[in-house]
Amino acid sequence: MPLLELRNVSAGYARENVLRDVDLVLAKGEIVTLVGANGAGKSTLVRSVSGLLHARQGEILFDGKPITKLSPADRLTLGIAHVPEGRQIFLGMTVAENLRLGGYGAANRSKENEAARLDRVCDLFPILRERFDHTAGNFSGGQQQLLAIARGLMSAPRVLILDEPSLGVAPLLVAEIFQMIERLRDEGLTILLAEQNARQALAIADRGYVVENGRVTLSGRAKDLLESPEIVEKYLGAGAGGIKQLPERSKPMALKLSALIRD
Ligand SMILES: Nc1ncnc2c1ncn2[C@@H]1O[C@H](COP(=O)(O)OP(=O)(O)OP(=O)(O)O)[C@@H](O)[C@H]1O
Repeated sequence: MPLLELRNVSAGYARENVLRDVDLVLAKGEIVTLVGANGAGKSTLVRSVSGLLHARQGEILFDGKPITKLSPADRLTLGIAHVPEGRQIFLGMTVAENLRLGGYGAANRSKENEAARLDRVCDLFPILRERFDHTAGNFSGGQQQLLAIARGLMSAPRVLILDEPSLGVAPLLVAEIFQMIERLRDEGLTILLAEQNARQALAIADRGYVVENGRVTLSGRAKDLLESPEIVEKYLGAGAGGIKQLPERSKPMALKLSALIRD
């Protein structure tokens, strides 16, 4: 049984439907990426999963149970954490305050208390420990993105939704962020990744869905999508070889995230 399933979902804003008849499955422990152009509907899709936007048609199942009508808070309590596009961290607050706010809903699922979860995310992102009491507004775009991901992890999610984590982040740090996402998956976390940077997203994903004009037009194993002539032409540009451009892992991840992430 998939951990998350969308059946024939449509959603939109005001009178207009943006997302149309979308079917999608996300199995436990995989990275599924949504690729597509600016405005294709990727954010709309992930918002309908976390409940920031309610589906107007269709059904969304989490762990086999319908969540279509649940509030975002209830979905977060079930373990669906959304790291939104643009990060949306609280710039006037400290790192510590941002992280603590991310712990909403974790008490039901995590075996760890807040202090232990804080410790764990700071092990993952050492800069957050170094700047624990600094105001988040002084961070670079990339550092803010790390904080946003860490804040998402504080809720001990079962699914982590990442919307455009590369947006506004310097290229070197983008590579690190993608490596980190891959490592989180390797530690057992299930990830739904909406990303315009199709090459890097598909390089770390297990499967992908191509979203065009609010519809899923193609889906499959990320490896196959990377080699699909249509994807190469539309999303990867010339020279689609050398797919995996991420730096090699420099060291194994010392940290076990298993306590943060419930099976
Ligand atoms: N809050 C909103 N109100 C009205 N229309 C919106 C809103 N958010 C997005 N849209 C529209 O929905 C369509 C899909 O946008 P969406 O943000 O889902 O695309 P996307 O694939 O995530 O692209 P991007 O990477 O630019 O965010 C676009 O036409 C956009 O203008």
